[in-house]
Amino acid sequence: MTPGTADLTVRTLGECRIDSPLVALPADGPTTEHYVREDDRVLFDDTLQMVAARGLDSGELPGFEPTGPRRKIFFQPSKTRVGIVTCGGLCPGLNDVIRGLVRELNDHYGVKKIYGFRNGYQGFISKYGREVVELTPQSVSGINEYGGTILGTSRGEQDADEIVDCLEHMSINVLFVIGGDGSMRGALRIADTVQERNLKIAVVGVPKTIDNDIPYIDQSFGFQTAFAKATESIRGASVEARAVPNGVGLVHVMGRHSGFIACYAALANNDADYVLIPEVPFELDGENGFLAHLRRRVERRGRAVVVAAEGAGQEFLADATHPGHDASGNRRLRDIGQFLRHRIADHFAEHGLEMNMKYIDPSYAIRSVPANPYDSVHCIRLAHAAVHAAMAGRTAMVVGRWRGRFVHVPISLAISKRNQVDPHGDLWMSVLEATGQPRTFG
Ligand SMILES: Nc1ncnc2c1ncn2[C@@H]1O[C@H](COP(=O)(O)OP(=O)(O)OP(=O)(O)O)[C@@H](O)[C@H]1O
Ligand SMILES: O=P(O)(O)OC[C@H]1O[C@](O)(CO)[C@@H](O)[C@@H]1O
Ligand SMILES: [Mg+2]
Repeated sequence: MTPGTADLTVRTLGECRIDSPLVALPADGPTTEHYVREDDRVLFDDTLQMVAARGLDSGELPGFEPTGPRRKIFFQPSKTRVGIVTCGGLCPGLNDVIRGLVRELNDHYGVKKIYGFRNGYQGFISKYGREVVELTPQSVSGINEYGGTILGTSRGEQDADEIVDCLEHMSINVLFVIGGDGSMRGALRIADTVQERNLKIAVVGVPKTIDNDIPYIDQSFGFQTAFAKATESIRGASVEARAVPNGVGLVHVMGRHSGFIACYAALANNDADYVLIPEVPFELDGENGFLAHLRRRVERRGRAVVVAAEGAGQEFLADATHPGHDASGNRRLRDIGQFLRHRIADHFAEHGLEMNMKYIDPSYAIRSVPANPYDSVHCIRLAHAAVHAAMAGRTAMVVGRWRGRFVHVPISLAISKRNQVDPHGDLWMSVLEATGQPRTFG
């Protein structure tokens, strides 16, 4: 269902009565294509068709709150105590966001009490014995040069009541959660528990995912760095495949349920002949199946490069022992890379054809690197936006970019579905154009 105004409305802790120390910045900002006033909205729809389908007057069209400093804020900066936590898998730019939050809070709002909770949501639960670290501009200096997160991370569900007990005990007023869809589900539970207890604690998320699977956000931070890194493997596979008779380069990249990394990395150097993603099922066998298609292409051109996202073709592995779930309840996937590697080799052997396979799985190497300059810029802007939102008492929301503008997105909306490659959309069409692979196999 297309979201309406109620779905886009962000929760607030109460009226903003305190003058923002950044008052000069938003003072008389005119509404331009780059800047919108507090009472303005960034429209949800961006085509005439979408607007017409609403059948609404222009003033009633749904839109997101723009990010940015408010003239009046909710929290008194000198008394504000802030917590920061990073959860879920690694992603380039986590340290950039931590540093951006600390610098903005300290330098512009004068917030001095900033605490880092270690190893994700475990950091709030006493039985894990994780130390809480004080974060200062000095302690976060230069951390953006490194991959990973200085706070550490974890998977595994923790009780929201216990987390809020900890926040209360430490008199935390603002909690920033940097994490993926699971982390945001956890953040919403925390915000709901805070509300049930009638507390005034803002919970603001900065969505993190190399898979780019969080919806209502143009692109998540770290994604660009991750797919750029994956292109190196595709280039390597391509060079190797060219150097040998009937070379097949097979690259297996991350992407649990969404094939964005595979699509973007493949498009970036335009060397791939086939891209296999979870969103587009394919047949392996038969004259029009993937294997026969690949064989004919290798026979014709002497080589081919295949890029497979980890979530692709899981149905072929249904008979294998189920690898279970991770600590957070995410289904572990079976290894489609190794499966294809063997099936391709068998298929060529059955047809009596020589084939030289070069298999590359860059695995964690694409997400453990520092952010590239584009992602670093994205991270710092998200961090600034998150601080402005939290200081103005916004809660149960994440910051993101929608159609090029930075906006506040209610967490409920950000976890309402998964962002996936649309098999009928223009991205997949570009992949089909670039690779020359058929729309369907089989
Ligand atoms: N439905 C949920 N309710 C409460 N907490 C949750 C929920 N799902 C996940 N979490 C918690 O959020 C944290 C991170 O979740 P998860 O491991 O799924 O990673 P993620 O944030 O989705 O990131 P990514 O998928 O990119 O690695 C874990 O501590 C997990 O227990
Ligand atoms: O091995 P881990 O740390 O659980 O993470 C693996 C998963 O994390 C992601 O990188 C991000 O969700 C997925 O693409 C991948 O399946
Ligand atoms: Mg997740």
